[in-house]
Order: sequence, then structure tokens, then C-alpha cells
Amino acid sequence: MNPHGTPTAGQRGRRGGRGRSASVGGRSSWAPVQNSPPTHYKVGVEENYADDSSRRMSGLSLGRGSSSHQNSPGTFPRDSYQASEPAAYGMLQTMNPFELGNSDDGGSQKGETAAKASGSESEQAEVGPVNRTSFDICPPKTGGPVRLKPSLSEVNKLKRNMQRNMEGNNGRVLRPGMVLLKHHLSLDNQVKIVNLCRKLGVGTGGFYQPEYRNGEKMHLKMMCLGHNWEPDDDKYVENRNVDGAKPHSIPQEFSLLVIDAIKDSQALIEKTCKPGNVEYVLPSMSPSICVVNFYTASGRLGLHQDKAESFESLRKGLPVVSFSIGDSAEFEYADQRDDKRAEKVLLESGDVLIFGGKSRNIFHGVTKVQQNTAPKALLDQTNLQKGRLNLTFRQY
Ligand SMILES: O=C(O)CCC(=O)C(=O)O
Ligand SMILES: [Fe+2]
Repeated sequence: MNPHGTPTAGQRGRRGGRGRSASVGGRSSWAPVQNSPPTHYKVGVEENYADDSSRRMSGLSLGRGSSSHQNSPGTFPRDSYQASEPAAYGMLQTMNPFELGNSDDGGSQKGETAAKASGSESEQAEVGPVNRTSFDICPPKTGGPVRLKPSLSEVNKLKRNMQRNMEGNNGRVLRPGMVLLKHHLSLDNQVKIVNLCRKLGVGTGGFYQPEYRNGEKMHLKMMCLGHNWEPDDDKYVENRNVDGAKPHSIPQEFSLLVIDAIKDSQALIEKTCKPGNVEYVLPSMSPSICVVNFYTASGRLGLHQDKAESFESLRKGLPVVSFSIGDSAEFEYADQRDDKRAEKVLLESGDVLIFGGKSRNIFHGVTKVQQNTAPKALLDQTNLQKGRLNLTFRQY
């Protein structure tokens, strides 16, 4: 059943399974692959492979057994399944491979690109690429609409937010283990994140539009860092099904921001809730996975739980840390998968939302992207296209 109530046979949704973490792979299989010069293959070329059966699992399934979904297959959508986005929107038909993999990006091109991993481009095609068109979240400026300078009120708002952040007054505990840090990411950091995501996102291992086996597309573009999450199987795998590519690693800058946000959230909990041990309420974690989503104006994400991480990670309630950048979004969360009973909160550019501890398994989703709400200063500095960039970090 998708969020519109339409049954979608055989479809499994995001993070519905809670496989008991067995032993497959283990930590060592999580070690980042060494960097290598960027190897470019077929980026920007629409690759269609008619035989859908070729979309087999190409990677090692990490730590997940057969996922015992709490809900039966076919009832667990992650996405809205509205009409798929216009193919031309932000798609690149050509790209410069030398823009990728520079060592200054912190993330680096993973050593074994899809082509390398499988030996050659033609072999790569056999791994199971289906439809991978490069997607650029910051298309080059082309004399398009002129963007106005940020207004005085926007500049003042930014200053006010910075001041509140310095005073530690920008956070709210939404429920036990769930914290919203308003305007936590500085404009500079937002710009850096956008630029890095853009860089990692345009080539091999970059953004693609995930699709379920039944052909329905998620209404967003996705790229995973650290490890690939596969929508169809609700599992992390080493090579993604769509094109066999390995994910880039998580840039260290991102991880530092995550750790910083957890510390600030814990400080807020200590101040406002005075728990005996804050680690019980909101445990610390060190991210090994980042799911990067880009929502265009019509993008959304159905209520779901994030439960593909290891049994240990879920048992300990290690938090999901979510960064929002660009247009604002309405975010809903609830104890059940029930939109009517969900609470809503607005996530604006720079907001960080954390849910761990007792809130780790909440159902959550994105109901709406509010158009033209991104800070102008951010758009000026990045040329981020209309929409919302979201990064969710987890520890496997
Ligand atoms: O975009 C968001 O705020 C949520 C994303 C999310 O829930 C996910 O990627 O699992
Ligand atoms: Fe999620």
C-alpha cells in the first residue's frame, strides 16, 4: 500500500525490516575502499536494460538476514509514488570526470568505481544497471533567472539565528530522544555540504532515482555514502543494484558536524530534562552511513521507520541525525504508521533533527516541500536548484 492507499504488489518499503543482525561481513567489510583516480563510466548516459530480472542483488548483503518485515511486503512504502519527475530536470548528459574524486573533497571517489569493480564497462552493464542518469543538484549557471540579493530581513534573520545558536537557545526537545536544533548549520557549512554533495552526486555512485521492482519510482533522488541502502530489500549492500557502483565514503567534515550536533542535543537534554545519564536518553554514535536525498518541489516520503541498521545499533537506540538544506519541508512523525495521528514540524534550511533512544523507531516522513523557501544567500553561493537536500546519518 502506498501513502495514497494504492496497493503495490510485491513492494517493500524503506527500512521496514528488522533483520536480526547476523554475522555477514562484520565490521571489516565496512572499511572504506582506497582512493584511486576517478574512473568514469557512462555517466550522463541513460542506460536502459529491458530485462528487469537482471536487477539482482549484486552486492554482499551486510549483516542482514532475510529481512523479517514487521509489516507484510506490499505495505511498506517509503515514497509517495507521484508521477516521476521530468527527466530533463537537472539531468546532465555530459560531465567532466575530472571534477570528481579530488582529494580535497574529503569524501573522495571510492577506489573501486562501478566499472573498475567489475572489470570493464561492458561487464559493468551486466551487473544490473537499469536506469542511471546523472543528476546535478547545482546545475551550472546559464544566464537563467537572476536571483535577487538576500533582503535585509533575511540577513537579519541569519544574524539572529547565529546569535541564538551561540546562546544555545535554538533547540527543542520534541519527545524523549528526539531533538530539533533550529538553524544549527551555519550558512558556510550549508554551502560546503551542498558543494560536496554536488561533487559526489554527479558521477559514479552519485544521485539516482530509486525504483522498486514493480517499476514504481521513489519521488526523490538518492545517493548513499558509506554503504548503500537498497529500497527493494531494505538492506545495506556493498554495490548498489542500479549500476553496481560502490558508494563514496562519508566526508569527515560531515561526520564532525554530526558528532557536534549530537553533543549539542545532549547538552540541551541535560539542561531541560536533567536526566541521570544523558547517554540513556540520546546515545552518542559515529556515523557509518549517510543517505542523501534530494526532493524536488513535488517530492515527498511516506511514513516509514529506519530499521535496516544493525540489531545492536537499533537496540542501543543510536540516533538518526538529519540535516535539512534548501527549501523547507513539513516533516511528520508518529508512533504508528498513521498520517492522521502524526505530529508535524517544519524543517528549514540549516535545521538538524535527531531521533534516538526511545524515539529511534518512530515513523516519520516528509509530507511537503515548501517551494521557494530556501535562503537566497545559499542559492546565490551554490546555485542549488529548487528543492530540498536532506542527509540522514546512521551508525550501522
Ligand atoms: O528527508 C527527510 O527529512 C527524511 C529522510 C528519511 O527519513 C530517510 O532518508 O530515511
Ligand atoms: Fe527515514
